[in-house]
Amino acid sequence: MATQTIKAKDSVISLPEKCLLTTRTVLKSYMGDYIKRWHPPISPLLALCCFLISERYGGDASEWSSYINILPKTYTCPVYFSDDIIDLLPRSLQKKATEQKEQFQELYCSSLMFFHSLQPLFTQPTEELFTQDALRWAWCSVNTRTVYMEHDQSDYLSREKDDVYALAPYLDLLNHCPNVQVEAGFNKETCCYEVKSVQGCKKFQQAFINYGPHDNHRLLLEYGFVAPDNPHSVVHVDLGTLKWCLDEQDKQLTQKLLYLRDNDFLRNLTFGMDGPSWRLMTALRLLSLKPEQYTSWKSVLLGAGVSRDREEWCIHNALKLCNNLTDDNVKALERLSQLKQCANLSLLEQLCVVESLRQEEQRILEHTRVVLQNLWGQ
Ligand SMILES: C[S@@+](CC[C@H](N)C(=O)[O-])C[C@H]1O[C@@H](n2cnc3c(N)ncnc32)[C@H](O)[C@@H]1O
Repeated sequence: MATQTIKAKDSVISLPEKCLLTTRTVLKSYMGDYIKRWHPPISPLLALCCFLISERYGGDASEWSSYINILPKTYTCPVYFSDDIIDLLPRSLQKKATEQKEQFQELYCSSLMFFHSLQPLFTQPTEELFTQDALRWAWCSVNTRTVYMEHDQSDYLSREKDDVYALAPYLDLLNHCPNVQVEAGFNKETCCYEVKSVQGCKKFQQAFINYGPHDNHRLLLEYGFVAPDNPHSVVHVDLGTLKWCLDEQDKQLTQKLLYLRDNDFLRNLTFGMDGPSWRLMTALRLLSLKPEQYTSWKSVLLGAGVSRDREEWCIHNALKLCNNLTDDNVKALERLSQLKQCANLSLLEQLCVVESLRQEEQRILEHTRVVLQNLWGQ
């Protein structure tokens, strides 16, 4: 909460470099030599995770205890979801959520030997400390809370991914609002990580920052929440969904799908608040073409119009897709409401996040349907 009015362009927070927890902090710590000795080098992400797990184990003796103590004990990112909950996500998100779980699993399995190498630092066996649960917690702490900060890349850490993470206590208490604009980054002159508000913030209002122009799928995947009225949000139509409206009798169907795929038109097909995206309508236009219109395939993908009856076919099928997605949402929302009745607190939190996502998608689909019905009436 802003305890005083923050004017436009004013600073929201300025955090001195020594408060930032980066891989430099880890490499300078008691864990540094173990990381430096390990081959192949571990990733910057894993270095931060191991440090967090170790510092949490250190309890009040840890220099970072006041920070660790206020970190959430659990998260609502899909890596925490059971398969039953993943099934309740929109189809296009299920794949990414499963990938996230697999990626995490891979990291855990491939890190076991390194965890073991840290044994001299602890009295308790490392298997009891660096558990899958502990790594999941640390992984989500880093993923949901780090700010982007470029710094020198260490030779002791792998370079598969850039080392751009910084855990920023205090600063990481600020929530995201898609409509807020901020200027954020490390200021080399003041040696502080600074966030400046573009629009300002009134006294006693919650001071938000902006994590980036993310849609709700990305917010759920990376941060475990959904922003209501998110202007970046859309409803995705994946290939499985698109197939609901395809004409199996169309002898050119396989060829059309291949053509769409080769031209990168089977990805990023969406419905938004203002109706179907141009990409979705273009894909539908191609799918609508009759056998004798073979010569128009290229021009349709470049934006050429189709005959009135083909355009009507497209609008009709876009409506069909919209209705099918709506039915899918209704079913998922019913199931979520049943599950919520007998859920414990942590499951309830997960169910509520999925429910918010489904409700947001429902809102988008309702707008899309009105747009499509108006087009149909023209
Ligand atoms: C950098 S932390 C922000 C501080 C966090 N709210 C806390 O109290 O620790 C990021 C996390 O905050 C939550 N969060 C941020 N913005 C949110 C929002 N607009 N609505 C709901 N949760 C939000 C999400 O759980 C996200 O993973």
